Amino acid sequence: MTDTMIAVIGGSGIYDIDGLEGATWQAVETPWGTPSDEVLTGRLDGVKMAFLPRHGRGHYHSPTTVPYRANIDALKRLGVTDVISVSACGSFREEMAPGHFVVVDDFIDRTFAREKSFFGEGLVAHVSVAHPTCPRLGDACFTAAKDAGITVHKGGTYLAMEGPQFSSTAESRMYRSWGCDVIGMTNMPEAKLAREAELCYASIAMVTDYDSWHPDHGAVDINEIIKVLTGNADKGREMIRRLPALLGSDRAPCPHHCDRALEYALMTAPDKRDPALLAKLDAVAGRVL
Ligand SMILES: CSC[C@H]1O[C@H](OP(=O)(O)O)[C@H](O)[C@@H]1O
Ligand SMILES: Nc1ncnc2[nH]cnc12
Repeated sequence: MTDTMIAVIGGSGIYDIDGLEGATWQAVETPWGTPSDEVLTGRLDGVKMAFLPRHGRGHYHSPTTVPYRANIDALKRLGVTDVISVSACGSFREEMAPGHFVVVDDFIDRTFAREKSFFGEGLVAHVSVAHPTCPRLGDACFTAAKDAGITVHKGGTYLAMEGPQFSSTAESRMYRSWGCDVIGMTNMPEAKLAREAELCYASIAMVTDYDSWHPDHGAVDINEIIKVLTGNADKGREMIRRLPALLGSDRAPCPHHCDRALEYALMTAPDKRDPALLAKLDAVAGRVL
């Protein structure tokens, strides 16, 4: 049994969380560079918590420049066990309306200008992302959102686009025809990296708009998004407040094996491994090295 430590990665509109006892902003350096910002640590209902604003306080990083590897490494280094992303997104479903939350359980990754793995030449690893989110963590988020009075949908496929521009109408219609439910710019490669770092990962998509497919809604308008975001951010904070009580402070091994994802993933023979890369992987893969 280890201590639970829940990290919240706050997306657009969420730059802090309330109510942490002993709250301290902590600078963390990593072999993968500097994270998006300092990490806020403390306790909520006796459970260890961390909070990292994905774009930095003041919204400094674009979806492409977010240092995803440094962020995940920093959380792992601090002892985080469970990562919850809280993100703004567009919706491809009439019934997933602005103001609603969606517990995402799958992704299509269309990003192309980001570093997507901690591994590579000198230590090759292949983890499974067939089920990229942790059902145990997703269920807790669903319950927390419901208890906070939020309209929340269980399950949804998130299309991760590069951005920063929003989609064209043709792209939006195509993603909808692929069966995607929501769209955003940040959950990939974040979810893949969390899996490589053996962290449980769940994503809550807070719907802000209907992207550009909807005949009764115009093009995505950032001013409209910001209005919805303000309300969503308060709801997001209400949901977060309820999570520690649901997850508890003693953490058993993940029943879905998220925390053992690297068990059979390493391919490179021990004598062929690059010592410099191994040193960089001390936090992410130390358990299996
Ligand atoms: C402010 S709308 C576009 C922006 O918001 C989302 O970011 P995050 O996932 O961090 O909440 C979306 O992915 C875009 O980056
Ligand atoms: N329609 C949209 N597309 C991509 N990212 C978003 N974030 C919020 N709304 C979005």
